[in-house]
Amino acid sequence: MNNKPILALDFPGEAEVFKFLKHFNEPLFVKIGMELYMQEGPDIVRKVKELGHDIFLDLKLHDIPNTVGSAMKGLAKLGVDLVNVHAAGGRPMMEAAIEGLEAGTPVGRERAALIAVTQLTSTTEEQMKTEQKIALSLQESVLHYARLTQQAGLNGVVCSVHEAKAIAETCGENFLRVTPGIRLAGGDAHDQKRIATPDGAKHDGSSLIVVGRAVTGAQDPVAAYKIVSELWEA
Ligand SMILES: O=C(O)c1cc(=O)[nH]c(=O)n1[C@@H]1O[C@H](COP(=O)(O)O)[C@@H](O)[C@H]1O
Repeated sequence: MNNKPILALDFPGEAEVFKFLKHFNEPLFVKIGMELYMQEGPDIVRKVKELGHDIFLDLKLHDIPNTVGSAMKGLAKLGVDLVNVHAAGGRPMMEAAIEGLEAGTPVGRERAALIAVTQLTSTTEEQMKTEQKIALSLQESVLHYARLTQQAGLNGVVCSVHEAKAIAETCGENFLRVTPGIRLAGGDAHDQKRIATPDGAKHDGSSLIVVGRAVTGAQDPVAAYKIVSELWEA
């Protein structure tokens, strides 16, 4: 697994994905999420992998332990590098996810890293308090989920850049902080609420950044990706 910015391939289908990837002539770290997977299924994972890219399969599993464990066992066969669940699914669910992932990983192949979503980057503290009825601050809620995720034996969490440093201090540097909600300075936030720039993410303790529309929606995606990469690697 490389540490390049993870490019979210949020496209409606395979044709758009390959048209987009054609512009890049280097191995990337890409994310296949619900939008693409719901249309193309596991085949898209195999095809993107054949191009030599590292893959984060972002399906955010959240169900009873037995269902998530069995689903993970199947996903493990796809040979992706990173997968996720929702921490709100609970510790037994996360433990079942690891068990499934280990059981399904072919012998001799390294199992995918498993991370858990804490509070989505599209969620505000006010929304969390009124809709989820969580009385903690957003930072405390994210930290709570990070601790729970670590106790369950996962490799890290998805959080916003704003919580990354506190998680590193609480759970250690090796516990991954994967942060979406990345925008270039002055860029449109769209539906994201807890955003940061690539250089801000680097400074504030992200392990990996996820970037979608700031690149895929740019007039020149290759140039935008280069700017994001340079800021992230600086
Ligand atoms: O798990 C994720 O990847 C994820 C978690 C989260 O809290 N927020 C979040 O935006 N994401 C994903 O990260 C990507 C962000 O895309 P952009 O907002 O276009 O950069 C999307 O594919 C989201 O599904």
